Amino acid sequence: MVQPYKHEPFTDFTVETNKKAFEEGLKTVQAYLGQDYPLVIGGERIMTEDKIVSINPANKTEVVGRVAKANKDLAEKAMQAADAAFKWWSKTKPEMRADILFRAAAIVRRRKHEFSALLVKEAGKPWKEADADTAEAIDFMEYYARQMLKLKDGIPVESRPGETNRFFYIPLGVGVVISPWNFPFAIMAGTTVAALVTGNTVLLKPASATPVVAYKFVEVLEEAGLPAGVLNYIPGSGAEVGDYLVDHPRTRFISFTGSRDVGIRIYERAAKVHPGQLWLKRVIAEMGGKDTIVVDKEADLELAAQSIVASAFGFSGQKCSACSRVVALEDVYDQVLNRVVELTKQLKVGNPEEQSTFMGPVIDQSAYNKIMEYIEIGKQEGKLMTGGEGDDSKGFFIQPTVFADVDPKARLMQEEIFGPVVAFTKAKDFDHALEIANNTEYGLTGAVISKNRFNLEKAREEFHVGNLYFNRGCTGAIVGYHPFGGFNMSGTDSKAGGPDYLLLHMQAKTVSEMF
Ligand SMILES: NC(=O)c1ccc[n+]([C@@H]2O[C@H](COP(=O)([O-])OP(=O)(O)OC[C@H]3O[C@@H](n4cnc5c(N)ncnc54)[C@H](O)[C@@H]3O)[C@@H](O)[C@H]2O)c1
Ligand SMILES: N[C@@H](CCC=O)C(=O)O
Repeated sequence: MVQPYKHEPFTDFTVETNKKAFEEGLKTVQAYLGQDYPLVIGGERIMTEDKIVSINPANKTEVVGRVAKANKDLAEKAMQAADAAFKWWSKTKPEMRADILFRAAAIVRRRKHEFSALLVKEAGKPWKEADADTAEAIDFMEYYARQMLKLKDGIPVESRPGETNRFFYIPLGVGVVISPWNFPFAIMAGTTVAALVTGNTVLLKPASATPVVAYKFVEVLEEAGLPAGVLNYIPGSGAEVGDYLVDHPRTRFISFTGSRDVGIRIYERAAKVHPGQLWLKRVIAEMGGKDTIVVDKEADLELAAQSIVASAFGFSGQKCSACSRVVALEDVYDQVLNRVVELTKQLKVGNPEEQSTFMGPVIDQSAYNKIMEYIEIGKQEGKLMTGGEGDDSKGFFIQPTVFADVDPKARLMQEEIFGPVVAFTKAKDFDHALEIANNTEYGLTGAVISKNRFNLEKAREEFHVGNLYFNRGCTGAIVGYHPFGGFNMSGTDSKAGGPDYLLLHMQAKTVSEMF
């Protein structure tokens, strides 16, 4: 009997043994930095001349790993392997597939701090953020395995006398999983195992900034018993390998997490039917956000300020859920703003390998340049209250930055920056605050800090986001507790870590028999 699902607890680093264990994890990872990693196609390890070089964003000279790079020919080889494997993998018992996920979760749990330490090195995550990423990866495996056990026999439907009707789910086919660098373990693993446990085979194209953690996860799944060909690891250029596989007539579905622009491109391309294609491709797209915290006039203002700072600057604001806009009622605006500035000035920015660091670097030079450009725009559009400075001499460090008095229609208030920048605007009343909160093209997360029950209920109805939080920040959804995904240009309205997520990877079949 499987134990009921519970989310993986976060590590308490004030406990000395936990701190030591994490430091050991960092040593383990340090010892394997700079290695070469192959593609994995049909179980075969393939090394290519051309490599993706994964570097530590906190220390540009440190190479985390050199990873083989797939091209169109290798993507085709991987497609053929996945297509062949689908014929028998799709017929395997759901219980067996679930057991592989349970086993993989146990392996990762045993190597938890090593995986988190790898996230520190490869993504620049501070300890706490890395620990949460690894915990979420474990959660996805534990949760989706259980969900599959619930769905494996389908759902009862009515039958009439002399007739038996059955309704059950079958897999789709070959899925292309395209993952982002910002949750390089959790989202990469979650989207991969959701596709696998439902009986599909997978071509995994991880983000080019974080391919090593994905390779390590492929090894875990192999150790857990996943047979060759079921999961194929093919890092490569989004434009080359991504487009080729999105267009491929044997691709049955695409599970994409990333930016709005790439998501739209994939959605459009996937809609075109190519010669030999037997189906309309399904696209699961989790895209960007421009997320708002609304502060009511009747509110715990200290809670508001703490929630804003944690949601805006956790992992340097590089979360689709990050708070990048604050809409405060004019009665409390100055008080909240001043407290946020005060708290922001206390944050420690620096090397994420040090436990005391709150905020590490941003992911790479192009992210650094883009965020610094937005900071310049912010200086035109609002009043710089704190931060605004960057230093890319050793790694890609940007100070947490707060702008005040920004117009709700300004670029800073409308465009996803994906960095440690938050902008404040003033609302005259709660209705006005909700109107501003809803005025972007996204609809991912949002939060309301209020003690007014009527206003909370109004927000429940009218604040149009996929994940709405009351009296807390707008980041940190937990698998199985806060199913995650947004509306409008934030994606295809799917909910990762939710009870209906696996259904997106299957098709329902009805069989009716007369006696
Ligand atoms: N909604 C969510 O759940 C969620 C979660 C995490 C990140 N995100 C979003 O992801 C973005 C940050 O991640 P990113 O910078 O890795 O995004 P990105 O769109 O640049 O890249 C995501 C993935 O798409 C690949 N890709 C690029 N071009 C492609 C193409 N033409 N065809 C196929 N694949 C292609 C990339 O190589 C990468 O693996 C932000 O916008 C963030 O909001 C959303
Ligand atoms: N699920 C994460 C965000 C994922 C996107 O970056 C959160 O809830 O903060």
